[in-house]
Amino acid sequence: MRVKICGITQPQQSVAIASMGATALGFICVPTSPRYVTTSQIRAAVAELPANIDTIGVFANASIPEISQIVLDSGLTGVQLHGDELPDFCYQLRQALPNVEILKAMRINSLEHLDTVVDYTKYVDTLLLDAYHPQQLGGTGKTLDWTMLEQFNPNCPWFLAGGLTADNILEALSQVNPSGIDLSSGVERTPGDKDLDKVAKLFEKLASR
Ligand SMILES: O=C(O)c1ccccc1N[C@@H]1O[C@H](COP(=O)(O)O)[C@@H](O)[C@H]1O
Repeated sequence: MRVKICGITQPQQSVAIASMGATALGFICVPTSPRYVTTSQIRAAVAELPANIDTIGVFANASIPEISQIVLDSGLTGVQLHGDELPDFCYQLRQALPNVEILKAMRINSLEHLDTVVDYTKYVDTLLLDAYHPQQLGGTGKTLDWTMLEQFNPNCPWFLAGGLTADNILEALSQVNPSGIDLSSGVERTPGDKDLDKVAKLFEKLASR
């Protein structure tokens, strides 16, 4: 299973978290986020990581030229769209960045909303399901109603996100069957400062399954 730790701001933490077993690291490219990092910060972190670690930039309602420039300048391997991007935007981004993984994050608040994810599966590599929050785009620590996802089986890989921690991950995975998991605020001390003890506890829990 893929394990993505998101909201990395410190290069030395990215190396440590990769060595603990993360398969992907996320860098927030949303300027209003307390976890925002610049292109040069991302490039410095990416340069220190082994080539097998996926490096994902998180964007919200950015333009295709903005996203493309940051990807090319930083060496990111993937783009996570965490705003209100429509399927056609994902299609256009795929044309601009054919060799980059495209993840579409959906902030789910109802079963009806969950049904709309099928509109994206043709245009993206991977879906990511996060909890809906009325004021914040992400990194909220809010969990999804996992019972809604018990039968969820889209025809592309998907990450479970939203409020996951070392303490609730086994309960979540007993109810749903994602291809990967994504954690941010649940493994940090303050926004952007990851707590390596919490990350280590997460991997202990995953190894105990
Ligand atoms: O983390 C942020 O600040 C952020 C800002 C804007 C869009 C997305 C953001 N984070 C993403 O939120 C989810 C879940 O986070 P959490 O585990 O509930 O704290 C995760 O995918 C982050 O990439």
